[in-house]
Amino acid sequence: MTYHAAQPFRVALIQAYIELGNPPENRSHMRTLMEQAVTAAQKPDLIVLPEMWNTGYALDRIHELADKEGAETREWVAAFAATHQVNVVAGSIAEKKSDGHVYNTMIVFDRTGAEVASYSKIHLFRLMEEEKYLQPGEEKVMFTLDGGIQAGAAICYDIRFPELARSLALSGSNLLIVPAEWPHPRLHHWRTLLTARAIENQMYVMACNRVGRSGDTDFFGHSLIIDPWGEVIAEGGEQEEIITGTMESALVQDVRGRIPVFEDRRPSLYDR
Ligand SMILES: O=C(O)CCC(=O)C(=O)O
Repeated sequence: MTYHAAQPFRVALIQAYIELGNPPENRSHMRTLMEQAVTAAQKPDLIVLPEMWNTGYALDRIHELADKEGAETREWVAAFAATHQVNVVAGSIAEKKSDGHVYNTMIVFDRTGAEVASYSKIHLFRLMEEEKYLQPGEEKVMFTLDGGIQAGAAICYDIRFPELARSLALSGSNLLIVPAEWPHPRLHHWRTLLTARAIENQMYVMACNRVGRSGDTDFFGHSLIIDPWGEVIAEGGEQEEIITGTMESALVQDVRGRIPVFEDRRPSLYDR
């Protein structure tokens, strides 16, 4: 299927509960929610899952729980995408790569079930000791969906680094996709940072957060779809739900034309 700028692109964010350290249960739960998304009255063009949905933050057991080379996830999500002819950003998973390290990895499938990208989180979150258990990715990643949507990848803590989103926008992204496990009490940071990334880069931001309690941490949901003018198109509550919204790429060009931020930049004056 080829995307035309005038055509709306429907997105469904799966704001799910994640069971700590239980990949089989999480896989089955995620599949149930994805089935709900594709059988809704308006079928989505893209499904997005939250961060580390296979294991949650069971970091002390992550080497034993992580999906070996992402094989399990790749197999069933690719089949789901092809069966339902839907693009899927399979959130991120704990993936044990062939180098023996575990990464926090986003995997993207198109409507044929072909893998179009994989991105491992480049900024590891010290507050949750990610850096002690996980290996950071080493590259930014962009991918194209339906031949016309230029998406950039960011995972959770990555949104605190405006350089990443700006670099993706400068490379041509008109959409930032953000799987997350972002907890209370930082809802204000979540909303503000995502909105800022949308406004400053004049791009859509689609952020899928998990819900529910894990240990003594409460994850608040509030998944967001924000347009390039910074308007919130859809926002989740604090319970499990599927949040839907539509992207219209023409709006990106419209906003960039109205306030020509990219033309007005003075990169030679910025230190780094
Ligand atoms: O930056 C934050 O406040 C939350 C980040 C986070 O929870 C994560 O990256 O997993």
